[in-house]
Amino acid sequence: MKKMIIHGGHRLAGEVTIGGAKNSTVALIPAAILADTPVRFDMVPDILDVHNLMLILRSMNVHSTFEDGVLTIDPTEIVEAPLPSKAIKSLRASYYFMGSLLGRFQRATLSFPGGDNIGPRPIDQHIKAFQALGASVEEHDNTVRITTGPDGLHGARIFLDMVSVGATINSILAAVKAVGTTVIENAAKEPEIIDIATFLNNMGAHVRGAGTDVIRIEGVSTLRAMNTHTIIPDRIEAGTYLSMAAAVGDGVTVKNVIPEHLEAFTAKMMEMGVPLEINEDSIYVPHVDDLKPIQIKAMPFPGFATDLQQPLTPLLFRAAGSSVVIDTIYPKRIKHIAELRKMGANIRSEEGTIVVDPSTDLVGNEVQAGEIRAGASLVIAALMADGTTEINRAENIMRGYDRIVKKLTDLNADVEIVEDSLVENGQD
Ligand SMILES: CC(=O)N[C@H]1[C@@H](OP(=O)(O)OP(=O)(O)OC[C@H]2O[C@@H](n3ccc(=O)[nH]c3=O)[C@H](O)[C@@H]2O)O[C@H](CO)[C@@H](O)[C@@H]1O
Ligand SMILES: C=C(OP(=O)(O)O)C(=O)O
Repeated sequence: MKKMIIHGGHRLAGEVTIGGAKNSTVALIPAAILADTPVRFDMVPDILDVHNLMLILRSMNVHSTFEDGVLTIDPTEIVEAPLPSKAIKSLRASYYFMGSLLGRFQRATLSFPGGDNIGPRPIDQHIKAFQALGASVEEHDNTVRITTGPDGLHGARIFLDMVSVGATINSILAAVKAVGTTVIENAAKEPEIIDIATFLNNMGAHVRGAGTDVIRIEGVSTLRAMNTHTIIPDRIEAGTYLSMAAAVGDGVTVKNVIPEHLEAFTAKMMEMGVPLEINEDSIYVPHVDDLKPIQIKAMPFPGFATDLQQPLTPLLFRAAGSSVVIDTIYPKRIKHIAELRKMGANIRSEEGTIVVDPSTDLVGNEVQAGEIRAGASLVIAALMADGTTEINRAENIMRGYDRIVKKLTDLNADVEIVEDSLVENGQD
């Protein structure tokens, strides 16, 4: 267990460079086992999810190396093997091995994925897609076993009942080598889906329409990587630093961003009165004083991202009035509320609506990161607060924030990570 210790009250300034997108990376790594050649990714974030995915790869005799943001994966000697259930449960995206193993071996057996505790997260649409492609699915003792007949998978029409990032990507992974044409309707449109399609297409796949709500896939028999795939910047990490910079900064430049991926978010910041300077691939956040309250409704892309509602919350504390947050994707994504209240924040949840009132006198306390983005909101609140905040279960934050201690320290924050056991032994 890790603990993040933040001494608040230091103003942030300078530059921060955003890493590759977690939600692309965690799909690209499972996608790599579809290749008939070694694969190379650049701009890979140094996050716990990547290290856990590398463990899963190793269990299948897939060798990988990760250095200076470059991840190489060699799936050419892959074997079918039981996957390590602890690593599978450490992250949500391990479910992508269902689609990629199906594509590679025409069958897959793995335990249910873990990931953030943000309310119910069923995978019925993933299963429905695999079945449409001709697979049989059995669930026993928390394990999913997916098999196909002698003819393997075939193209099909898949209509998703709800817009799901995971089900869209898993359908692509399973269909990319299936015989015939697959059409995914009501597909999710997140930028990470385009990134996965670009990676697969550069290896010879035929995935068309990624980024729209209808995706057409013509199955191919082989995929060969010819070049390095550079992962798109993480729009959620970028939004987190933008919020932090406005909340507690005196001029911060957030570099390596694709501003078009953040439009719903930056529009809301500007509505609050933050005069963002948006450039081609960077955004400058000046010192800001007067902020207005806003209303946010988290929705599928291109709407306001659910993963950014908690990171924006500490900035709402500085607004002159009540703000309202409604998360239509994960209405139970409220793990930050009780913890922020321990720091003196005026925030409450009322029947699916989060009400955030002005809270300018935050004080440090011992709190818990119940999940990644709840943790991100605690980090920002801790930077704003008087005194010291200890964030327990910081490994949830490190699941998805690339080299966060270094990035915060470079911005002038006073932050460290310690192993909880050292704290218990009084050695910190
Ligand atoms: C690894 C990854 O990319 N994680 C992201 C992904 O999660 P994930 O892919 O798990 O989220 P989905 O887009 O699938 O979920 C959207 C909604 O559909 C529901 N649903 C989904 C699938 C299904 O089979 N049945 C079902 O009911 C979910 O409970 C949720 O209410 O998209 C979420 C929504 O943008 C983000 O918060 C996560 O950061
Ligand atoms: C919910 C998230 O991640 P995951 O789907 O990987 O649990 C997130 O990144 O905010």
